[in-house]
Amino acid sequence: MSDLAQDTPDTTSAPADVPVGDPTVSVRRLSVHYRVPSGEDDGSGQAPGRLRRRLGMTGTVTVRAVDDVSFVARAGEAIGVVGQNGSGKSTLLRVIAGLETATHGDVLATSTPMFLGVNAALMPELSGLQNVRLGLLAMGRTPAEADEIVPDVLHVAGIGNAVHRPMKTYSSGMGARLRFAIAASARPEILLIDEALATGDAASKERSEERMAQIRQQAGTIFLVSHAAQTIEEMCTRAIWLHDGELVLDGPAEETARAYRWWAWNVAKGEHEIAADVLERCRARLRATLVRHEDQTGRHIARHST
Ligand SMILES: Nc1ncnc2c1ncn2[C@@H]1O[C@H](COP(=O)(O)OP(=O)(O)OP(=O)(O)O)[C@@H](O)[C@H]1O
Repeated sequence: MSDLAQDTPDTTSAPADVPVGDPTVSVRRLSVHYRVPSGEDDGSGQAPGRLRRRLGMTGTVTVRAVDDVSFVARAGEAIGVVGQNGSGKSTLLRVIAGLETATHGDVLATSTPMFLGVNAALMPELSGLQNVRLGLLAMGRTPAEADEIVPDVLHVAGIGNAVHRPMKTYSSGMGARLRFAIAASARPEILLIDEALATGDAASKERSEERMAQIRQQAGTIFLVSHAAQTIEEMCTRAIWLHDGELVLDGPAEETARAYRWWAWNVAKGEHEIAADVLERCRARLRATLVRHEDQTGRHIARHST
């Protein structure tokens, strides 16, 4: 039991046990910084005040979306990514997916990660079923293969007769289920999921857990971003916590989720000193393991990519 969190009743079930294998993704000293308008005059005096405001010539600040983050992910792991709004979770996933460029550092992966975002492109006017077929073809399946896989995808999605309705009539949870089922059918080696599962009901969550276990059993690695600590506990074996772009904890999913939940509870209650202490203790724990991670990084991944 973690000493980082107050004990709470354990109502969750841990994901199926799958042996952890070789590294699949190595994130090394990764930073992503954005220059964004500060909303204030930068004072450079190049134009009179009124004109500067009308032209939107305001100052800029640097946002450290991801700040010097390092870790190694391995085959068989389902890694949750938690953190408050704006802490860098989506940015981290987008860089791993190759959709965003790092300011510093790098990401090495043994195969191209498949990214499943909340807004993954599906056609709102078409039915769920048509979108499934389209998605499978877009992922490189032949029409005959797609026909064969469709029933399985629909089973995992679990949205019943709604598959015949246009997707624009779906609830956000139903859309998320369908996107997850399509992406997971590819059995990718590295699957990145941004919030897609957080909205599922109990039955559909069960089916996605099954599918995630299958991917992990086939030496896959899954990353799952979620605000819900319980989703992370139930679906992940390991979890990392990002706070203002900084990696503050990397450990067993249950431990990270509980520490994060305890921190969030204290912030909500205005107990800022306790919250700051939780963060500090997490950082100390992470420092103790970081050297080992970095030692393992390059050697293993280099062996895979050459
Ligand atoms: N394209 C961008 N341009 C400028 N700033 C950005 C951009 N994308 C993200 N940011 C900033 O980077 C920080 C991290 O954003 P990110 O979306 O990664 O956080 P998050 O943890 O996924 O947030 P949420 O939980 O709200 O989805 C935020 O401060 C955000 O405003």
